[in-house]
This record gives sequence, structure tokens and C-alpha cells, in this order.
Amino acid sequence: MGEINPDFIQPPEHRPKLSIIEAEDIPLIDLSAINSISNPEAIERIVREIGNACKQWGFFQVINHGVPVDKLQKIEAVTRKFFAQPLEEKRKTRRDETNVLGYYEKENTKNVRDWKEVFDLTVEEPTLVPASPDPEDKEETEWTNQWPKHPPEMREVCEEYVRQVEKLALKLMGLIALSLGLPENRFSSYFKDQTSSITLNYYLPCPSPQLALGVGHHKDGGALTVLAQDDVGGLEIKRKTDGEWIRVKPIPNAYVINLGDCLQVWSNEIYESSEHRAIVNSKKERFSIPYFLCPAHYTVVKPLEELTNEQNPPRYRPYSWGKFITHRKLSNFKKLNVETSKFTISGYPNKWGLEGIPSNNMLFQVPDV
Ligand SMILES: O=C(O)CCC(=O)C(=O)O
Ligand SMILES: [Fe+2]
Repeated sequence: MGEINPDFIQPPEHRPKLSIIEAEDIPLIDLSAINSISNPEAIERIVREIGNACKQWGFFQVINHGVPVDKLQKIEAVTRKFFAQPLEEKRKTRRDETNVLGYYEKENTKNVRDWKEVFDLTVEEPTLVPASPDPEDKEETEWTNQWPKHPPEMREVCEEYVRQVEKLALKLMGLIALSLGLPENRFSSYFKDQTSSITLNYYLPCPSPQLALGVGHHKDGGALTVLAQDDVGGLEIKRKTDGEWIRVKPIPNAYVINLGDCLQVWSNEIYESSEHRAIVNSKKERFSIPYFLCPAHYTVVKPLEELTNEQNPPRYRPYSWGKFITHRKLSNFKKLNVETSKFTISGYPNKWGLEGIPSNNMLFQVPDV
């Protein structure tokens, strides 16, 4: 085992175990019937399966999801090409304080450096966000993508892929709404001016995979994540029943779906976002491409009235999604009162979950449980 920069070394309690537990029972849901209007029982079955998976795991895999396989293959190929370039080429699109999107190789999760390089993209171009986290400041600003010159097809390939995965993500939100006993379109309005993003993740082989993580343990902050992973494997989820880290076995052409913190809040904890991490290995590089479905910045995230009552009061106070993400973004560059000094557009809503939120204003409130 080789030496690694101490920045990457996880505290002992977060280091990956050498023995792998691969659970056979992580739900695998076949979505082929979702468009068959003539077969309501099949749709009801899918909704039931999704509801059970959301309750037990906050995690499931889907097959026959409707995303054309050639779109996925193309974005995987362009991702490989992009990261195979020399550092100086990749750094031409490096993100910074003024442009929070693009290439980055120093991402931290929970103050420990992740063993990976990333390329972040926003889905809506431009994406409207608040100019500052100050609740009184009504000014807006825009996030725009930084497209590299090489590979030249990167922009077109990513844009085509995003449109397809978006359809799947929104369809899943509809099925999740149904599984909560709500109308299928209950969440639709939140995504009209979505702040969704995708990240191209490149995990390099690591000489000490028992000390570092590709992505440290975290929950995704948005509504849900639609993740494509290659056949190397490394994604682990924390099983709710016993807290064990369980490896998610890669299934060809399947997507891994995990619930984010917004769904935990909207459902008033009927469902919970799931804790996960990615481990690395000493031999193989690994790629993954998460699509983070996130609401419009002006969305006030709070438990849905239909799911709360006197016996079951709201467990969260409302918070402004836009102010939350802006706060996180800034915390990357300025030392704010949060547990990290780093922020990424993907990492920021994603990696921080419900933790580290400033308690001195109305932006966010942690659960009172
Ligand atoms: O690479 C993976 O499997 C997980 C990535 C992830 O959780 C993230 O980027 O938020
Ligand atoms: Fe994640």
C-alpha cells in the first residue's frame, strides 16, 4: 500500500471495511409498465414497490427506465475522454468563486478530501439563484456552464443526456407522489425553474483504498438523485436497519435512485434521505454520473400540509432552497459558520444534507426529533 496525502485520510470510524457486504435485497424495480395506460394494476404495483423501497432503504435501482442506452454510452465515453486529458487542459474549465461550475480536483466531503476529480454542470442554462444567502436580499444571479474546447462534442452529448434523465427523474417524482397518496403532479411546480445539476465523477485508482474514500459519507440535499455507475462498483449505502455499509452491485443499464433531503422534509419523514459514500480501489478507475433533481431557488421547502396534522405535526421549519444553496456555495470560499470550508454545486446541496445549517435565521431548521 502506498503513501497518500494526509488530506485524504478518513478518521478511523469512517474508513471503508475490507469485507464487502453486497445485499441481494436492495430493491430493483422494472419500470417497463409506467407508460401503459391500459394496465393500471401494473402501475399500482410499481407505485407500491417504490413506496416500500423509499420507506425501507431510501434507495432503489430501476431498469427499463426509458433513457436510451446510446445517450448513456455517449456521455460515459465523453467523460472518459475529458478526464484522460492532461491536468492543464482540464484546469481551463476549473471552477472558482465566480464560476461555481466546471472541473475541480479538490472536493471535500465533511472536511476530508475526496479521492476524485469532478466536472459539474447545471441543467437549466442559465440557472437562476439568489445573489446572496441574506434573507433580505432579493437580488438574483445566474449560473452558467463552462464548456471545454475538448472533447468538442462534450456540450451536445451532455445536453442530450440531461434531457432524457430529466424525464425519468420527473416521472419518478410522480410515482413517489402517488406512493404518498398524493396526486401524481403534486411536486411538478417545484421543478419549473429547477436548479438541478449533474456531476461527472472520476475516481482514480488509489494506493491506499482502506484509508480514503472517493466520496465521504453524505446525503444528497435535493429531491432525488438518478445515478449511473459503471461496472467497477464502489457505491455503498448505509442500511437503515443496522447501520451496515452495503455495496450497491452495478447492474448494466440500471439507474440507482436515492432520495434527497427535500423529499425527507416534504414527506415529513415518511421517507428519509439515504446516507451513502463511494469507495475506491487500487487497480481500477471508476466513473459515475449523478443527476441531482433540485427545485427552483424560490421554493420554500417544508412538510406538505396533506401529510401533517395535529397528531403528526411538521418536523421541519420551512427553508428557502435558494438561500440554502447560496449559503453553501459561499461557504466554500468564505469561512461561514458551517462545518466545512468547501462547497461545490453538486457537493453543496448534495453532501451536506440537513447538517451544518445556520440556526440564527429562518433558512433552515434541523429536525426536532
Ligand atoms: O459515485 C457514486 O457512486 C456516488 C456519488 C455521489 O454520491 C455523489 O456524487 O453525490
Ligand atoms: Fe451522493
